[in-house]
Amino acid sequence: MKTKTESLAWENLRYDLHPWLRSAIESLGFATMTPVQASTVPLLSGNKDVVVEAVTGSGKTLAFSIPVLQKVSDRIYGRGGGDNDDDDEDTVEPVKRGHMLAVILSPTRELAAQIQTVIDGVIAYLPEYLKQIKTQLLVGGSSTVRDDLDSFLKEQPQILVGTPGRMLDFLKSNYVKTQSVEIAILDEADKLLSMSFETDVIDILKRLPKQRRTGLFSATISSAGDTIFRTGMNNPVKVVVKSKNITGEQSSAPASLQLAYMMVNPERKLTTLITLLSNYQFKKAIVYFPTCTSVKHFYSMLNYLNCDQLKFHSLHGQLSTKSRLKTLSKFTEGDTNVAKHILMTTDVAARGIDIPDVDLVIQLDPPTDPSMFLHRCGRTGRANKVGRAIVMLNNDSNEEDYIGFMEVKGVTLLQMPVPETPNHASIQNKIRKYMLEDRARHELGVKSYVGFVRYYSKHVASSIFRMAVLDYLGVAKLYGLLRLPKMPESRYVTNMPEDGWLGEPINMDTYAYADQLAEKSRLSTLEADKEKKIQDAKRRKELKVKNEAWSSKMETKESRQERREKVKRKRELIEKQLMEEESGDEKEAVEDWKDIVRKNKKSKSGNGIMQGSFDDL
Ligand SMILES: Nc1ncnc2c1ncn2[C@@H]1O[C@H](COP(=O)(O)OP(=O)(O)OP(=O)(O)O)[C@@H](O)[C@H]1O
Repeated sequence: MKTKTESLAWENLRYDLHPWLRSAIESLGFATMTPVQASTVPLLSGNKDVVVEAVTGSGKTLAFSIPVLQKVSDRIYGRGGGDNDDDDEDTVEPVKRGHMLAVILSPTRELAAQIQTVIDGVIAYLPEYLKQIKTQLLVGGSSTVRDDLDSFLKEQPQILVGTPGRMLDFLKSNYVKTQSVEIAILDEADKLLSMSFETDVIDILKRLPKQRRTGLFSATISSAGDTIFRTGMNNPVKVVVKSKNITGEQSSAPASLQLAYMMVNPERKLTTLITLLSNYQFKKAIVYFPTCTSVKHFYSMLNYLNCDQLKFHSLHGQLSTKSRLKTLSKFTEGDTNVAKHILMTTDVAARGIDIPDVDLVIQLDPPTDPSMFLHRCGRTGRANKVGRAIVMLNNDSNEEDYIGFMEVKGVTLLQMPVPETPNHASIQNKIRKYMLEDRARHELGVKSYVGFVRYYSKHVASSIFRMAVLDYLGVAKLYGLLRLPKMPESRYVTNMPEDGWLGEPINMDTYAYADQLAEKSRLSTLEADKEKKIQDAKRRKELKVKNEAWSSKMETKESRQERREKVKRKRELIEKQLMEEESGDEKEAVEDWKDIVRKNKKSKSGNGIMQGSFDDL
């Protein structure tokens, strides 16, 4: 019987790859196939559409890149591979200018760039005597569509890799012809078919020939739902690759990945993070934060705290494509002999990113979308290398229920103790000092805090992450706030400190920006505001006097009105009495009435009420 490693030897692949491609893979040093490659490459290189769900780090990129390169080679070298006499001349057809053969889509720019690098890495082994295979990256932010077109028409790449928005803009050009596309790949397909990308992706697929091959890949494809059926696939084959956990059960996470959680007091999360990063043995870590603003805020704060031997890098969606890619390569190339490297990021770097040496992932909070949990954790424990992922959950809340919730999804997490943080108070003091040195820092902190509260409200598992139970004060302290901002959720704060101060109150008028220009502008606005306040107070005072006169007028008017009402009521009463007496002698009654009027007219001065009443008749 063959051992597992033997059966995964490349020579056992049930498909004849082009000789150059076979030797390129060998040269890359991949001794065996991964299970997802063994099952997917023959299907997609042949004539099958595929939907592939395989755990993170299982080699899905090569599982689609090999069939893409195989199809391109078939077309430009012929089935025989161009280096022997078996070439089927009929299949060799020059790719016309403006045409391409393969389209690969990915949800993020970083991932698209990484896929291009993987394919270029294989192409690098292409013998010189064969026609070149080229790739082109199509992502927004670093070039214009015009630049992309120029380079496309000049270089004539057969493989396009890009993000949906730019790819669609590019394909819409009259210079670009899609009739020759033989294969389309959707990497992180569930994300590409989610609301944010679906329209563009379906539009792109509709522009491609119907008889093309299509491959959908992700570690969490099940969450894509019914949109899968709109991708124009033809009888797709589903490939599922799970792993076995320590107890031998099927798991949605790779076996080499240790998953853990800890219940932490929110106020202590940053100190706990610093302690973990300082005490743990690791080379590179990725720490996930909830929002772009929180990455900026904590990045600046952690650099101020000057943690020994820790080198922080910040990556988020508000940065330009250029600086995002630059940060990623700095982190990737960071020398681990000099320092431990930590990438502080958001979900923008949760999917697909493959960085060697990442052996620790920490999540300050779980992601709002549970399927992102596996993607975040899966940045480590890749390709059978050991990795550890830790998620912090808030103490004194329902968040521990998240563990059972993930268990149902095939993800088992083990509890780990929270490390001692004896330096918590001193770190808090330093953070207060950091905040007081620059008003802008506090503003960023408040923005991050508010962003976090919004983020928390977006959790899909809202019965676990409950707004009414969140420890708002603890979170505000984690963000280093001096004072709690007023927001609708403040109604949930049961122990609201006086005026929202989280420590000693400070004078907000003298709380300055470190930036001189900003401070100058603040002071002049403050001065103008003060002047405006004085003027407003003056105006209010004048208005009050005016209003008082008016209101006393209103007073007399009102009492007159009241009196009229009273008289009216009395008159109605008398009339009613008269009406009752009327029954026997109408005439007499009328005379009586006139009598009363006369009598009362005579005694005008005698009874004020009666006088008033008859005046109004
Ligand atoms: N046959 C192989 N043998 C050994 N290593 C491999 C093999 N194929 C790919 N790898 C390596 O495995 C790592 C993970 O591969 P890849 O990035 O394709 O994973 P993935 O399944 O796409 O993960 P994710 O779901 O996170 O995107 C890469 O560093 C890659 O070089």
